[in-house]
Amino acid sequence: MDDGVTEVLSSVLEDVNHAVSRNVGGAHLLHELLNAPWLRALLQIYECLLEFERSPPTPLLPYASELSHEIMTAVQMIHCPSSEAVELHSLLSSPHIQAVLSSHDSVAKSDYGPVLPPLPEEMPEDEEAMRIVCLVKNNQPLGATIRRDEETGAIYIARVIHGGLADRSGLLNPGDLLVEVNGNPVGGLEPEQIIQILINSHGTILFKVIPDAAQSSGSHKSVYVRAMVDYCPLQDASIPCPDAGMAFCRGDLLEVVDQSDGRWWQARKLPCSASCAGLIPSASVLKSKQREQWWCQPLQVHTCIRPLTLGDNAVPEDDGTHADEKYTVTDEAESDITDGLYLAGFRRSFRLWRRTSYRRRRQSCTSCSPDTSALSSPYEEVALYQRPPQESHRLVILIGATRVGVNELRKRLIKLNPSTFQGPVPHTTRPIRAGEQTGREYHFVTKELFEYMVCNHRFVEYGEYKGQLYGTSTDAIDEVLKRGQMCIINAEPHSIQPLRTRKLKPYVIFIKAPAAERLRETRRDARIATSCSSNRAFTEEDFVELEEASRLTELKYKQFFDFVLVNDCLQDACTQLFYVIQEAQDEAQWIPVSWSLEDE
Ligand SMILES: Nc1ncnc2c1ncn2[C@@H]1O[C@H](COP(=O)(O)OP(=O)(O)OP(=O)(O)O)[C@@H](O)[C@H]1O
Repeated sequence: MDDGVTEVLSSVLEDVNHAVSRNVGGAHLLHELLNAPWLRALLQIYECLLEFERSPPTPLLPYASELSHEIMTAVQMIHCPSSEAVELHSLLSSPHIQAVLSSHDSVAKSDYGPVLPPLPEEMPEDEEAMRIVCLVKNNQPLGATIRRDEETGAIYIARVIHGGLADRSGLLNPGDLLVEVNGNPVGGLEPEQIIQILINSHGTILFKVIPDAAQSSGSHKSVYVRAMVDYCPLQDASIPCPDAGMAFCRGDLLEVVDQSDGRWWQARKLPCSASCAGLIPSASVLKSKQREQWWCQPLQVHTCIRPLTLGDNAVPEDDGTHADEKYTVTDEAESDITDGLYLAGFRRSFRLWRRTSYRRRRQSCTSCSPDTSALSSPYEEVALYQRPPQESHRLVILIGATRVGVNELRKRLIKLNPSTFQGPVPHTTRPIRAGEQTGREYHFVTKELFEYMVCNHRFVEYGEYKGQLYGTSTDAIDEVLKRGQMCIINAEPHSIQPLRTRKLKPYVIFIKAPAAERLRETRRDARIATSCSSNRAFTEEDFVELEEASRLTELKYKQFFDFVLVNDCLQDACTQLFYVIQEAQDEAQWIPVSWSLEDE
């Protein structure tokens, strides 16, 4: 109808405009207008409206729903019903038709609101504050919890869950005194008895409440946090209402919609799927739980938090020859020069240093788990951040189990566009060789300078391999960023924490191993670097080790990951990495609030 009228009106305008633009005489224009089909259509609409005003349509009967039941009973009584009768019965009994008929009857009877009991003639003073709330029960939870005042036995609304049925009514608030439920006085009852009344009631539920005068306006400002721990309400005996609880995992983004209760907050998981919020423990409750858990644990030596000291990774002397010296040719070949382009940080010795140091640490700390730390904060407040174009790029950190393909992906990305993507040039104490330049393959420094830099916390990572020191410095990262390039580093998971600074605003991508079958299929022809002279194929043991390491790294550090990229097909993974990094730099992302504050 709307579309039709719009069409008629636009054709009116079109015709009039047309006539005016042609500059025809008045009588001719009038003749044309009176003959126009749109004018007849408008007159017909006008007549319909007049007719509607004279005798508005009335429902033929206001009891269509009852009638349908009568018909269904009649059909049921037929001994051998025809197929039409059976179809009619099935149509009428469908919930949708029943709902339409019931709505029709409500409209026909103009029955739009609940019938409230008449107010008593003489109302006592306090009755003025009484509020009657009628909620229509559907399959959603009511979205409110109650508490009993142990001294007076009075029942109060404890909390109203955001987005739930009670909240959307806008008529029930925390602190309201509950007087009656469906005509049953509730004062002195146990909360369980009241819940039973609610369970037993069908259709509408009528609450009589005395609103809390001190009730705040209820407008709460949302706070966004990243969960740094896992939580399951069904395993938490202290939650006031497990059904209203919301489970979450480390790394989940949560919108905390209500923090008015110091112990139990209300939150939604982002991206928002549920309109109704759930109960989560407040930061202080979670912290005390963490502390309890921590104290209950048997004493463990957490070697993983021991700072790496020089010599930690010293490999026992083998034949006394340095790998770099022994495999010079392979080192050069594998490393860094393609089409006259130098890629720093891909040399065999540097990568083997990382692998040996990683293995050693992993073996020494399999029992440690970051979420058991009593010191870590259970929620990290986050805010959406859009990098201003004049600000340097965010540092991109690739994390992954050894041999998952982190180096391969990083190398391919840099080769793809070396003017945009770069890696930091590592530092080493090994002597410079013919053809090398300091600042290109490595920053060649003395052992004293290296140690000085270690003492001044200038390294993101460092260690020793076959008697020489290697490391990635923050200065080298800065150099890349200052040139306006995107700095892509490959770091060990334990190095994420010190890199999480306002200045670097790291974006962490976890490179994950694909499913077992695909891992073996895709790496069939791949070669892996070893400390022996030649590269070799993956063995079944390598695959098992890689899968386990990938699983453990994800389990332990997932709260720090901004993106998880499965390295299945190399080409696809590389393309995806390219787009993810672009997005990380150019689109709004959640970062810790502390990174977006003016002063660190
Ligand atoms: N998606 C893939 N498909 C096939 N081969 C791959 C894929 N990803 C990596 N590889 C190959 O697997 C081998 C190991 O990869 P890479 O050297 O990048 O591992 P890494 O994670 O950097 O390990 P490390 O730090 O120990 O060197 C390389 O030969 C690489 O070409």
